[in-house]
Amino acid sequence: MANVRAESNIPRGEFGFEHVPETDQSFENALEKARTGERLTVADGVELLTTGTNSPGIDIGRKEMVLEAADRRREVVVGDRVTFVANLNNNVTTACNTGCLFCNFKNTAQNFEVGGGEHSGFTKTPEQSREIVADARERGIYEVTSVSGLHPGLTLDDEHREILEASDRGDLNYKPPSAYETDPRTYVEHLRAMNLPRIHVHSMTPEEAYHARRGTNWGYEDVFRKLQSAGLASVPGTAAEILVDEVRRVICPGKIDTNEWLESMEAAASVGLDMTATIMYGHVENEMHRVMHLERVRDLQDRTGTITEFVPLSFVHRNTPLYERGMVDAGATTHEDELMIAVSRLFLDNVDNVQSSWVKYGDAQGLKMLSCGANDFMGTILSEEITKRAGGEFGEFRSFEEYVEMITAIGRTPAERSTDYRQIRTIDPDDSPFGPELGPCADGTPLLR
Ligand SMILES: C[S@@+](CC[C@H](N)C(=O)[O-])C[C@H]1O[C@@H](n2cnc3c(N)ncnc32)[C@H](O)[C@@H]1O
Ligand SMILES: Nc1c(NC[C@H](O)[C@H](O)[C@H](O)CO)[nH]c(=O)[nH]c1=O
Ligand SMILES: N[C@@H](Cc1ccc(O)cc1)C(=O)O
Ligand code: SF4
Repeated sequence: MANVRAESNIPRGEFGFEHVPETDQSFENALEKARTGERLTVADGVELLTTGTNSPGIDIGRKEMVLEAADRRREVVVGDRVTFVANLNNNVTTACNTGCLFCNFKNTAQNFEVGGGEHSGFTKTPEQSREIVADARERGIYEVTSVSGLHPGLTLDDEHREILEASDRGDLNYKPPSAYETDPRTYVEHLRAMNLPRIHVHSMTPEEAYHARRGTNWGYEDVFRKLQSAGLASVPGTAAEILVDEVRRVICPGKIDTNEWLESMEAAASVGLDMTATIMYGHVENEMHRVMHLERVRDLQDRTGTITEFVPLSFVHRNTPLYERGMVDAGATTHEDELMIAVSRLFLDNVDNVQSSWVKYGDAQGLKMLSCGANDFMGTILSEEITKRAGGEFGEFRSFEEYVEMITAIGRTPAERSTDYRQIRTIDPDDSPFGPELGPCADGTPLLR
């Protein structure tokens, strides 16, 4: 298969980036280091991700060698089990004015105002969220993942609202809740509402944490402590996108910068919260940016040790401003996706779990990723808005039955996990029903759609 080459979808030379995939390393040396488990440099990572920078495109034979090295490493680090979690996504609001060019989850916040325009979005009350979580809990779910738009009326708590009310600064992305058709309430109220007994609330991305302290002199630690006492248990490491500012300036100029994202995550870690980390790739960035991002995540994990899993999120381009404005033609190719999973496994020698997102890759490719370095296959989620609105078509629910069947079909061992991976229950494929069993109401009864 050597010398068969495939094009990548990476735009070259269009955005005038300072960082480009050029190195003094050779592919062979980098591969050798990857195989022996020596810590990789950024140059090594770039060689592996590009299958050698000395010629364009992806060399298919070399790609297979990288995938194999990653698959072996996965086996050494976490063994043969493929984990998944019984969870639910509950997004609170889609109102957001941040304007990220890769996002079609958001709806213009002005349209949510009393007498505002048409919109297809939503703002849920804490009471509605509580009911949604309570129903899912009855069915056996024990984790709720909640990420939302940065609604201008949303504040940390009443004290935060009073500070923003009293401020005459016009740059705080704030409007009084009374201006809106549905009062967005406060982060604390939403967390309290979702925090039912023994439910793990996974919420408050670094971008949301920034929103929850805007216009105050509170540190991130103070904010995360307050959120924690309202029920927050761990933080989703989204809003990371690509942690290189020259890329952020193109795709999300309204978002916090790399340092702010890292500061927020470190603060969450310092108050004792676990977190995930992500990369959203396959748009305008190149391989150098992808590996610089991995290095920033690895450094953060060296400092904190609190990252439970790494989730590569492949950009879904269809309904996004980046695509509609002609800034990108497509997302990552399948070869790029596989290499992203593999190099994440090889580069992040201090993060145990790499997730394959079936929402992004679909079932067949999602399963393939489990032999490219990934070991976790996400969760049941029950509902999905972010990928669906961007044009993704891989569904919103995976039952334990489907999980067990799919994972067994590739010769691996299915296992239910808690959000923090501290509990992992191996499932015997000959002993149905398969659960869930780890949650407060998880008595083994199947989760039906
Ligand atoms: C939609 S935001 C919601 C939370 C919050 N507004 C924030 O930005 O942190 C969550 C994440 O979804 C991911 N996302 C959004 N649009 C996407 C797309 N078209 N393809 C892949 N991932 C996407 C991004 O990584 C983003 O940080
Ligand atoms: N990869 C995606 C996730 N991952 C989140 C996990 O399923 C889970 O919440 C986390 O592992 C903590 O236990 N969630 C999505 O909504 N969409 C994805 O693409
Ligand atoms: N919900 C996010 C992904 C995500 C959320 C939480 C995580 O811990 C990891 C990933 C999306 O659909 O893109
Ligand atoms: S990614 Fe988050 S912050 Fe950016 S526009 Fe979408 S919802 Fe808003």
